[in-house]
Amino acid sequence: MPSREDILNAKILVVDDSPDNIELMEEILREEGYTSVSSTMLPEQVCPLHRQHNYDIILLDLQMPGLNGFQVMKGLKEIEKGGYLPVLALTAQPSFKIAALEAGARDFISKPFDLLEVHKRIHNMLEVRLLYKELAQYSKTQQELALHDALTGLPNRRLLEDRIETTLQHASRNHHKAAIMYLDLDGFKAINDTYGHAYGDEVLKIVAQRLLATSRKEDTVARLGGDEFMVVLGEVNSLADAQGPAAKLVEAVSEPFFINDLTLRLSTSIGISIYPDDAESVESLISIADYALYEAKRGGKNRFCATSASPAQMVPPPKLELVPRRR
Ligand SMILES: Nc1nc2c(ncn2[C@@H]2O[C@H](COP(=O)(O)OP(=O)(O)OP(=O)(O)O)[C@@H](O)[C@H]2O)c(=O)[nH]1
Repeated sequence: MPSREDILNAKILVVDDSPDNIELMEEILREEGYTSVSSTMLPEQVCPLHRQHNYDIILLDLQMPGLNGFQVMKGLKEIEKGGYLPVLALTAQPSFKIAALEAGARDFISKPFDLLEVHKRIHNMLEVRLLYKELAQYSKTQQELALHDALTGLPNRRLLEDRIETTLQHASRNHHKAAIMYLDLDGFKAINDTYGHAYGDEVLKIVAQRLLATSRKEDTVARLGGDEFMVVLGEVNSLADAQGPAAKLVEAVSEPFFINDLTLRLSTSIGISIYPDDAESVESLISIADYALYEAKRGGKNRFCATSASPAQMVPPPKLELVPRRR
């Protein structure tokens, strides 16, 4: 539930064509302790202002010259795509009350104002509004979590498959190719076994950062789980275009790691598949890249391999070194 402080700090807009009414309402709200109250006498300003400030509640007079409150609500509906209009209608006309609710207002206050009614209705509406925002934020966070790996923050397999699908569609439309690079760290199990799982986790986080730093903004870098990652390149013209980036990834992982006073050296193997040369479906491209990865491991690790090319000899075979770091 939102706290009393959250409610008093909510953003409020008062809309009325009468300066006296605005002054009265602002005074009522300030005396109650509301800290963020603004107002306008220009109904045509309500939508632009709401777009800019995203008010928690709009106290809207229904009868105004020019645009009336009903027309303002129509405009607000286009901004509030979720369908929740944060409007509390102010009206002296009993017949307008139901019409206002039907037009999307959440509640109404009758004029002349009854102070207790004003306070209760504003408080109740803000409570619901803030709860609605909390829920929307929670649901967004949950969706993000469901699509990302908790340890590294990288997209997980589910999001990755979506991204590959989009990359392939884009490549097909633009007569380009795309490259799938399947990475598996070499000898990672020994790091866990020697230094523990938490240490291994730190290594995985740094690897993720290095892969991101080595890739272009438009590439997808994902973690499949364990010590397996994937990098997807769009707008590739041939396998040769993927070999440079693959070499950079191998090199980035082979840079020394400094964790907990230890200098650690590590390497990765990479299998590459190319769309549409090797396959056209996400699943087949992943399994061909997996096969190429197996070839890279078999060929001595610390290298990349594409099934259509012979394994590239990159740098000397991997050797896991654990050297105490000098202070
Ligand atoms: N620290 C940590 N380890 C994990 C996590 N998920 C899986 N692992 C471990 O990662 C290791 C993966 O090892 P493998 O890829 O099978 O073996 P490897 O030693 O890398 O061998 P090669 O791939 O043949 O070089 C296993 O020991 C898993 O237990 C994780 O989230 N954190």
